[in-house]
Amino acid sequence: MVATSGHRLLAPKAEAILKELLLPWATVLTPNIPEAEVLAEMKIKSLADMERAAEKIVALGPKAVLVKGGHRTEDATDILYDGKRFHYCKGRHIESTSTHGTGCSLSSAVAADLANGMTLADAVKEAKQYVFDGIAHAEPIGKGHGPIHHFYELYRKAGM
Ligand SMILES: Nc1ncnc2c1ncn2[C@@H]1O[C@H](COP(=O)(O)OP(=O)(O)O)[C@@H](O)[C@H]1O
Ligand SMILES: Cc1ncc(COP(=O)(O)O)c(N)n1
Repeated sequence: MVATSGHRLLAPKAEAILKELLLPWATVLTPNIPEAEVLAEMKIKSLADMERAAEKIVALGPKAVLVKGGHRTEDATDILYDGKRFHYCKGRHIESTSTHGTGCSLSSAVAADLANGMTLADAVKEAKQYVFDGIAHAEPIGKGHGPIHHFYELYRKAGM
């Protein structure tokens, strides 16, 4: 809905349809902070605000929500809420321009891990580490924000 850059990726009408029709079917939703602000209709400045937004988003129908902290500067803590408890997925914030596609990579990794039979909490933990390694080992290519290193683990195993 809202890219890391702040760009709105969906028309307002489509946002309303997504919220009403698609969202109740989701196993897990992975909004970044600006997206969580739109969905929960509130400002998010702190971890406590991320928790409140998570509660409001789960009330819209999905089974769980991961409010991502990539926009935080003090750390990169994501908060997973399954309607019962909060799991803090703590992480260090890396100062980097190689953060394009972090959210898409994270949600794809979570989906793949769930398909492989992992629990949601384990899938999120593994996916977060995958994205962290991808940012930490990325080459700064192109102008502006570049991609993460999606294949870091394969390169490492191959001794590259
Ligand atoms: N600079 C960073 N350092 C460490 N982790 C980051 C950084 N930027 C994003 N992440 C992590 O990447 C994942 C995607 O988050 P985010 O960037 O908030 O999503 P989006 O790409 O949808 O804006 C989250 O797990 C977040 O914590
Ligand atoms: C067309 C399109 N789709 C998705 C993103 C999200 O990118 P990011 O993960 O950096 O927020 C984007 N910037 N543009």
